[in-house]
Amino acid sequence: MDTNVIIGIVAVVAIAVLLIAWGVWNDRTRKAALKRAEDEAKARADARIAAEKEAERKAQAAVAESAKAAESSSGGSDETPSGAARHLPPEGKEEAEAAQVAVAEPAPKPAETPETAVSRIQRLRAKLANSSNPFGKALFSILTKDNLSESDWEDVEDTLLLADVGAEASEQLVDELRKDARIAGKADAAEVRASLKEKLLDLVGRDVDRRLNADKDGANKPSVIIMVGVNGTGKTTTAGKLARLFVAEGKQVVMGAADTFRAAAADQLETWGAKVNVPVVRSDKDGADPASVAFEASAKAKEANADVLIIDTAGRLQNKANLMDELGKIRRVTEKNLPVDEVLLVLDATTGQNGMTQAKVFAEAIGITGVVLSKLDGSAKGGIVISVQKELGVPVKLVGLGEGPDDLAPFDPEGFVDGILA
Ligand SMILES: Nc1nc2c(ncn2[C@@H]2O[C@H](COP(=O)(O)OP(=O)(O)OP(=O)(O)O)[C@@H](O)[C@H]2O)c(=O)[nH]1
Repeated sequence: MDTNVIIGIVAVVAIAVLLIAWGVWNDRTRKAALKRAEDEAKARADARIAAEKEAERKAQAAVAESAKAAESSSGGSDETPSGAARHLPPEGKEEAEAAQVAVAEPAPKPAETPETAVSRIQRLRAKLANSSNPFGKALFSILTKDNLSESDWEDVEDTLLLADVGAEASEQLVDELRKDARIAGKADAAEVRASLKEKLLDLVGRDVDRRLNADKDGANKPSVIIMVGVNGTGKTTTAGKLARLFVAEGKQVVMGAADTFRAAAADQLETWGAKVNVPVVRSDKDGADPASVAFEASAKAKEANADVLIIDTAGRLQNKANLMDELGKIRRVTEKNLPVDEVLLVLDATTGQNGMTQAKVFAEAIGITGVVLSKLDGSAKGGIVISVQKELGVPVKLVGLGEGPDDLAPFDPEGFVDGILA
């Protein structure tokens, strides 16, 4: 074979071997690089998971610590949920608070200016007069008849009972009306009306102090109001409307969404707050401890030197013992920061006497200082104003007269009686 051919074949074989060797080396290097990248990514993921676990462990420890501290600070019966979190090392505290409670700061400028007290009262007086509270008119039409018979007097009593005036008050009113010469003597309609108005005003209570404690001279600053009541009565709505009333008076308000049972309640309160530039302290976790929110809200209101703190609570409690536990804890924990000035029971006027039994349970569970009668606009049972005061021994301080943001008014006995007799 020609030498040149042999050299050519050797050269081709050598090149082929070199190419194969380069390919193998290249492949190994690429695989090694891939493996390295994979290892690095895995190490990063492991580190992240470990960090997350550590953060979670710290948050749980902080929550557990807070519960323990609350127990011990109250001698075994009292609680300071997030208060304990305040004493933790900084990172534990932050994690516990982030997990539990947040403050929804509204936009810096109020989006709405609430209606002034004067125009609100005028408008709501007219609304009350036009509302479905026909028992005054029904009474009036019976009492202006000539020669009232026994059955007429029975109709008077039935009318009062139907309007939820309550048995005791109805009997008392009928007795007084029967003795009234202006009625018994068949005087004119104006006299009957005047007499009826007087007696109804006596029953409603004309000289009762119905001011909110936050509005009294020398009120605490911040003044704390806790809203309680059965679910659906209008607590959250009333808390929002009440915040507007205070804002309209130039007061600085903070709200606490301690209704952690219904997640939407905190959103609802935040919406009310955002409209009038009121911050809302809430929990990001469904079913979080309501007392924890109440504690943070009271701490926030104190720190901000607010005029009023309004705390909304849940009403969905299985039994009296649970109710007492939950509301009692909210109160005790709040009182670690601020005294509680007012507990307002929100009662749905449309439920009438049916709502009274539950109202009594709430009154026993936390002790109430006033009643808000909501939904009076949709109720034919205005007499509940009389029976609720008699049975619970506290005044009706506010009435809800619609779903509108400014449809809450201080209860005005004259306006109410004029409304039912109009
Ligand atoms: N007509 C009328 N409706 C009202 C009044 N007050 C509240 N409502 C309505 O009643 C419904 C229930 O009100 P909420 O404020 O959610 O009741 P709640 O007691 O907070 O309910 P829970 O959070 O479930 O305990 C809402 O549709 C309100 O708009 C009122 O004075 N008049």
